[in-house]
Amino acid sequence: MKLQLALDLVNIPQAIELIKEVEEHIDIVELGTPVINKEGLKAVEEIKTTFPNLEVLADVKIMDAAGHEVTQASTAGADIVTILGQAEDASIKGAVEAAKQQGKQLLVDMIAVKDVKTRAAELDKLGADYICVHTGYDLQAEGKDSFEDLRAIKDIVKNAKTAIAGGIKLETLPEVIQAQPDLIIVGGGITSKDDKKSEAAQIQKLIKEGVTA
Ligand SMILES: O=C(CO)[C@H](O)[C@H](O)COP(=O)(O)O
Repeated sequence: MKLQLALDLVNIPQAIELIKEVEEHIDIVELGTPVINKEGLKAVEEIKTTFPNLEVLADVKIMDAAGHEVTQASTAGADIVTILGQAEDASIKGAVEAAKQQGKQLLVDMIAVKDVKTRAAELDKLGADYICVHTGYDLQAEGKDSFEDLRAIKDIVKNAKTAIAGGIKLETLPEVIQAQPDLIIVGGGITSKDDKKSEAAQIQKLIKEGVTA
């Protein structure tokens, strides 16, 4: 089970400072959609150059021109690239093929997918590397989470790894660990804390020890 730090509300120098603080406690660093929208793929390039030993995920949330977009993000240094589960199957296929050609991985984000079970089964067959249930900020504000969706896709997905994102924090981590995703994505649960290093260390410890609810 890996830990991914999501960075959404920072610029490149702030991202570098933040990663330095928590580097030893995370496996993957995500350049979030707001960062890439603001800074472009040079954010991915600079972070990969500065932290060559960390896996870097570019949260580009692709919807179309998927092969091209995956290639662009991969060329910038991304190890994992995201596409939306709502994209056309043709786009998913194009993204899977491009990721394979580049030797990179594709994470499919299930944000806003209504029938999570059916789509997860399809995406699994289409060759996604990760299928990620995700409650975005706008639904987090309504008190929603993706814990039920994670349990649902765990029964269905046979080939892909499973991931979960959206409002996860130290207090809710045991329930997440209990469902055994391959990847846990935490943004604000670390970045909003005064002592980010200590929070990341505690989260990493619970994951390593497999502490469940
Ligand atoms: O992709 C995202 C928003 O669309 C975030 O990166 C993801 O939700 C993780 O951040 P947080 O833990 O703060 O919710």
